[in-house]
Amino acid sequence: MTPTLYEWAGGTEAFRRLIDAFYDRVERDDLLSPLFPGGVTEEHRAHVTRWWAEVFGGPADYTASLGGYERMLAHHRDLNITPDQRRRFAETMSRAADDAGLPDDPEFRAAFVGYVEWGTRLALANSQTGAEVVEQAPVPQWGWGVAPPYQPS
Ligand code: HEM
Repeated sequence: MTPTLYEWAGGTEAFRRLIDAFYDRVERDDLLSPLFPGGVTEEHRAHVTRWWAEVFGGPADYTASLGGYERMLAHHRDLNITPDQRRRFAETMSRAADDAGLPDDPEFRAAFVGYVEWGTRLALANSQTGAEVVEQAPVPQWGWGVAPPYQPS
């Protein structure tokens, strides 16, 4: 059976390393730090870790205990994210994956940046004041897409 991206990455601990590495960079970043005045809290890091773990096939904790898609959406509304901030966010995620020692095989990283590209573009659109948004939806489930790990039959 093909493992989930969550299992391949190394489970919740690996996602926590990723999110810590990401927000450590965000706190030093000229374009992104203004979105988190006073720094990125432990609570925010813990919540976002649970979001990512769920999306990549881990426990559905963000849905079960944190308010699911609707809560995530509410946090992005009216942030008015700019295209430069979105691009920096996406680049910073890739760097954080290296910092955190996530698997760097082509299959995993293709799926990873696919989600980052998709999610950041949605976040930018949903963050614009007056945007028409999808109000309710499940937390997305991301998979390997067209390039799962090769398993000779
Ligand atoms: C793959 C893309 C993204 C994902 C998965 C994501 C995930 C999340 C989640 C789950 C939360 C809520 C945390 C909680 O429950 O407490 C959140 C909040 C937030 N996100 Fe994102 N986000 C993405 C893209 C972005 C982008 C592109 C930006 C800005 C450049 C951004 C800025 C923020 C900010 C500032 C908050 C906190 C807002 C507040 O405290 O009210 N996010 N994000």
